[in-house]
Amino acid sequence: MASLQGPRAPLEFGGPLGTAALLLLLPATMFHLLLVARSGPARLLGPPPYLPGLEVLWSPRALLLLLTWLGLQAALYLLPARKVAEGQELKDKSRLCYPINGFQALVLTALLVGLGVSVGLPLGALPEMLLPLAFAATITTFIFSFLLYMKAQVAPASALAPGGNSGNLIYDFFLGRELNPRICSFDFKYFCELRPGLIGWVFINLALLVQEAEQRGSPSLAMWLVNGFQLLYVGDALWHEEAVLTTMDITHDGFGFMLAFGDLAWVPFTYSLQAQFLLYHPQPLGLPMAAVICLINAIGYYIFRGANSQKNTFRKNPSDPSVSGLETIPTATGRQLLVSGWWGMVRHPNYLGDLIMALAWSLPCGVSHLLPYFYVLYFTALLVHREARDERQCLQKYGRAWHEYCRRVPYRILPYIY
Ligand SMILES: NC(=O)C1=CN([C@@H]2O[C@H](COP(=O)(O)OP(=O)(O)OC[C@H]3O[C@@H](n4cnc5c(N)ncnc54)[C@H](OP(=O)(O)O)[C@@H]3O)[C@@H](O)[C@H]2O)C=CC1
Ligand SMILES: CC(C)=CCC[C@@H](C)[C@H]1CC=C2C3=C(CC[C@@]21C)[C@@]1(C)CC[C@H](O)C(C)(C)[C@@H]1CC3
Repeated sequence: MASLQGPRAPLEFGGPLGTAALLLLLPATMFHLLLVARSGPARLLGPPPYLPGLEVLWSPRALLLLLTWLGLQAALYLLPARKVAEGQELKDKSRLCYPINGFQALVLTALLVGLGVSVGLPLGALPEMLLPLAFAATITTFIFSFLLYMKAQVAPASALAPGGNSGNLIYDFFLGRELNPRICSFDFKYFCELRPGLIGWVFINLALLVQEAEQRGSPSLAMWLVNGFQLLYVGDALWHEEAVLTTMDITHDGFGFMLAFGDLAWVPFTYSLQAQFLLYHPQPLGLPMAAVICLINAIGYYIFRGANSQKNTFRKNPSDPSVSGLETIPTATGRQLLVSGWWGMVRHPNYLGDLIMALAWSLPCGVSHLLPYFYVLYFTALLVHREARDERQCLQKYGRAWHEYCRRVPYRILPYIY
């Protein structure tokens, strides 16, 4: 099939071969982590304790639970929103509208789960269902991505993403062809990015905490910290939901297997790894160490939120008093680049804050195992790669002004180091 994207569009993620490998590697890694977390030695780099058969992985009950969860989140998405936000301008100069009711969905889900628990819903039984749930989520995302691929076949050219339309089936299936696949006003990518997986992650964490309390009388301090930090992260993402509309996932990437699997399977089942590890490998944690870890998380959050809010405010209204005094570089597009404040420190201060928080989420698990540090290692690789992708896109967008920005702010993520 002929290439549908420009002849100069570079292939990402190692092209068709790399994406074919990732199609297998990502689910395999997720199952490896789920199996190893509950095994005695919990060795990240060792073989899994056993290879589960279909009788362990397949459960109609798990599939039903997953579909109920997706249905519930979709229903909450469709409820009246406190605000409807406009997305970035599209190729055809139009803008899409998005409901801002993610935080409301989190609160309503908490109320519904609370109600369920009060009438006997066994939340503590969820950890035992993680393997079949992850399997159901994997199958669902393969089918979903296939449907998204088929839907793109009939989408107009203006609706296609800049990448993901190479003409190679595997590559395009992985990256995603359509930028904003929708049925009526229901936006699949926006819905998946922030709702079922992210909210599912905090409820899996909560179920692990409840199960720990059932097994040992009360949740450990380490489990409280991991739950608290990650709830703050998810609550923050939903509170600042509108900011996701300017991320590269929404503005640049198509919606295919990478994001569908990432949002619906990878996030809930691997981002809850620290809580999974703690349930099966309790770790002692004293108050002074807990206080140090809280401080690290607070510093990370301060940088992450400060940097993200500064850029979002500046992009929305450059004359807002909180950003109007900052130094900027003009670009040929009419947009400006911040060159002081957080964005004058490194070119991705928000990644730095996110990475510091990632470390704080793993530290409550002690230093006896590498496994709970998987998130820090994976996230560093993801952000370094993401930074390089963003850098390429910014160079294309801003040309000489971007070179000037790089000259004035030479470090990417970590001052004086990288
Ligand atoms: N937990 C997780 O798994 C993940 C979390 N994240 C987090 O998501 C958040 C969003 O990340 P991401 O979408 O990658 O990227 P950013 O929010 O960093 O956005 C990058 C864009 O910001 C704009 N920009 C860059 N430099 C400047 C500047 N100096 N002044 C003004 N605008 C600038 C450019 O777009 P433009 O000029 O067009 O506005 C650029 O394309 C981050 O906090 C990241 O840590 C990301 C991935 C995974
Ligand atoms: C390995 C793999 C399957 C890759 C897919 C990557 C996705 C898991 C991530 C890509 C960008 C993401 C973002 C968030 C979660 C992870 C994914 C989907 C995010 C929603 C987390 C919360 C943050 O506050 C955020 C809203 C800024 C963030 C946006 C990007």
